[in-house]
Amino acid sequence: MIELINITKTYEINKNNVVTALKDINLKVEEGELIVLKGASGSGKSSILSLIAALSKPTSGEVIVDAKHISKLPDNFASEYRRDNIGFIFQKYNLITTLSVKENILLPLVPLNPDADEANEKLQRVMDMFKIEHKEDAFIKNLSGGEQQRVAIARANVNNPKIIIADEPTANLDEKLSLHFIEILRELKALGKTIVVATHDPLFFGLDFVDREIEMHNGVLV
Ligand SMILES: Nc1ncnc2c1ncn2[C@@H]1O[C@H](COP(=O)(O)OP(=O)(O)OP(=O)(O)O)[C@@H](O)[C@H]1O
Repeated sequence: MIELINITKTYEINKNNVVTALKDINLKVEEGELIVLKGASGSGKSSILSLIAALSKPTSGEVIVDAKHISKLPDNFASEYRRDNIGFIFQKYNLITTLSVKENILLPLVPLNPDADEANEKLQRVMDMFKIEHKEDAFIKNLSGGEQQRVAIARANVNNPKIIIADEPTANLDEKLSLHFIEILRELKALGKTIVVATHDPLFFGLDFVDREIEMHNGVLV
């Protein structure tokens, strides 16, 4: 379902300084597969996630998702593709602390302009799934770390995306919350989501429900 073919990604800082973040990467992720991308800081993990999410384009090579050439999409189609297909989980959750739980979860739906009943149905589904409905009107700043985590995961799933992308999801979490996140990941996998996690957290290594661990080093898969 996700295919990266001969991907090279360079960042030109200036004419004399070009960073090669990814070198001739080939990677196939099947539908329903859970992949852990591991490797030191700067090895290229986030660059791969950005390409899958159509947040950036490769310098050369192809990104194909469900037979669509993502790397060739014009920007407006790229954001549509993201909205319809991708759920993001970020390391600091990126929740808006002055909004309520409900408002944060609904944010990805705003550009779709759904009718109120449809939005409410989607909201209830994920609040129930990730057990946060008892806090729907609470402000983020008044939630515990675990509750904030559940809001972030509910928000990533409100569009019912097929693909979940998580970039260092446990980087700021204590061990208890990290283990809780891993249990949620197990649930998402059981729901049939295709999941790519970039992490250097050893808690993710050797998990029975992870299909593949792929190591990156200096922009190549090793
Ligand atoms: N926008 C950018 N401009 C210039 N260089 C960049 C940019 N984004 C990434 N890089 C460089 O590309 C390389 C790969 O970075 P990337 O963020 O993909 O690595 P990473 O493995 O995700 O690192 P981390 O674990 O620290 O997030 C690094 O050398 C980084 O400095």
